[in-house]
Amino acid sequence: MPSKKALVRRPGPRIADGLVTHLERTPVDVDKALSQWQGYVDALEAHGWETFLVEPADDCPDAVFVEDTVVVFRNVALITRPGAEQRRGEIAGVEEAVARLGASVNWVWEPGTLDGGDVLKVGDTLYVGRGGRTNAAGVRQLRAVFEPLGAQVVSVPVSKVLHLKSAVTALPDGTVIGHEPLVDTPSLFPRFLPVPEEAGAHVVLLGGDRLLMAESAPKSAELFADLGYEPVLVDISEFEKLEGCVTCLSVRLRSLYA
Ligand SMILES: NC(=O)NCCC[C@H](N)C(=O)O
Repeated sequence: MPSKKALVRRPGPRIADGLVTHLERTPVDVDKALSQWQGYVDALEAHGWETFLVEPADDCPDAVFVEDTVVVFRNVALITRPGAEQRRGEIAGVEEAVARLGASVNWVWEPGTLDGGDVLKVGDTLYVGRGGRTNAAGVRQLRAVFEPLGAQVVSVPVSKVLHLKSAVTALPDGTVIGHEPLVDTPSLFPRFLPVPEEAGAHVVLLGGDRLLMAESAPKSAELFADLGYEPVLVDISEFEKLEGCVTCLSVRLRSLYA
């Protein structure tokens, strides 16, 4: 059975100062964010995921969005160079965490920028969003690291949301799901299912038929249940105010040898 390990990082005291790009800023309740984060971690653990805490980076308001700092394919972790300069201080702790777990570590170098939220894995295909945070050099470096390992890298324009995975993720059968008004080019995906809510486009595959998703997408949850999946709902409202979603709060590691 593949190991189910997930990296998470506790939200820091400055979380309310996190970046907002496509949303208007609204106040974030720091205590509520912490308890919602704990609920998210509990949901991962309740479904068999062993969680590993990445060293806090309390000077970085967005550090809780740990997904953006690393992309893992097979046993190789690519440490990103986040597109937002103020997030670059987040990577040191993640580097250490993935190395400790047995990954072979690679880095994105200047002038490349890449956010993990821009990389969607569907089987051996890595869709990469070329948008506000990931540039062409970052896409090229992703390709250079993972194509020799058997990945096929497909680049996808992203202009309407922060990251590719703010627009689309995928169901366990590989069907890509997205809220159509926010997806630049749905025809790039071999199977695309439109969902009725923006947050309904974000699922974390917990294993089997179970999908971790935000409480703020009840109609999409109903759609997935009707398709034979089991939605597991969590309240992440404080993270949504900062353009975060369920995917960005963890990095799941399934293929490390450690
Ligand atoms: N992968 C993600 O969806 N990350 C969300 C990052 C939100 C954070 N406020 C940012 O703008 O970088």
